[in-house]
Amino acid sequence: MSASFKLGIVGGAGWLGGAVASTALAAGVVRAEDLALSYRSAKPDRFPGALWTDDNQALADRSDVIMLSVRPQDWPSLELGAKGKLVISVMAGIRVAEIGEKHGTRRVVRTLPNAAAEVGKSYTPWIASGETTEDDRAVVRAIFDACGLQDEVGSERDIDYLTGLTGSGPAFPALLAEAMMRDAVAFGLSPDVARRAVNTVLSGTGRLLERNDASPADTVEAFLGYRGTTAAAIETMREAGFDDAVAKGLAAAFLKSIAMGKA
Ligand SMILES: NC(=O)C1=CN([C@@H]2O[C@H](COP(=O)(O)OP(=O)(O)OC[C@H]3O[C@@H](n4cnc5c(N)ncnc54)[C@H](O)[C@@H]3O)[C@@H](O)[C@H]2O)C=CC1
Ligand SMILES: O=C(O)[C@@H]1CCC=N1
Repeated sequence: MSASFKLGIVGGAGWLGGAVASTALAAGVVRAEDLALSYRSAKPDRFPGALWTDDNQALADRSDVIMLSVRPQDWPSLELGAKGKLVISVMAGIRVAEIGEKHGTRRVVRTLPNAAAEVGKSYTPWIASGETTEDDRAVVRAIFDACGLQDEVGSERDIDYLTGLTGSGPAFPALLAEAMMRDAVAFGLSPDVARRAVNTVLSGTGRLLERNDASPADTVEAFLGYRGTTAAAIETMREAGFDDAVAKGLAAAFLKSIAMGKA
């Protein structure tokens, strides 16, 4: 990878673009003076030293690497020529070939980070077009290693699947936490105590899994082995269709990612 490159983030005022910018700056992957971000309406007051612009073509012209971080439905109306440049998309659904064709480049990388990029804990699968160079791949690895873990995967079908599994992933433990919290409040706990309790369970579990690199099945099995409260809860949740609900949800996300690419 070249020691420094100029990065332009289209939609940098948004959630994911801002998270990637913040993490890449903190890790020293990009310098503030080499970073440009675009916004659509109000100019954000973030990232001192970086350039904010509402002119996407000006952003592209000054950048070596252009990251597309607008919502998929806003992408068709995005006018931006990136002839011969590296374009990195974080958009759900949109295919490598379509991105290259629209922006006039054959160096395209389709990535799918998640919201935990904000705290350097994203999982980011990615796939590159045929004319993407080794230097380009090094840029992608540097940005998304700073954001967490990254893997180059074998097909866009894998990206479509992972869009649900890991791109949407942080929403699923949050969904579980919301259901747990609702139950706790219905039981009579104060919302403050319930929130602290449930959030601590989630962050503690994440730390444990990370430290032990544990297989989730082993963890569940270890709890089941007590034949106590956890087994009573898990077996009841499973009888109520827990595993089936998860599988159906992931299938819906996979189909939605494919459909978004065809829209
Ligand atoms: N938020 C998440 O957890 C994840 C999001 N993604 C993808 O990241 C992309 C961005 O998502 P978010 O950051 O969550 O959405 P967001 O709505 O927070 O950010 C998008 C930003 O793009 C701006 N924008 C739209 N059109 C523009 C234009 N022509 N020029 C300049 N700015 C423009 C919007 O004003 C907004 O600030 C989406 O394509 C989404 O599929 C992928 C994985 C996870
Ligand atoms: O829900 C979405 O469409 C985006 C992509 C993955 C996470 N958020």
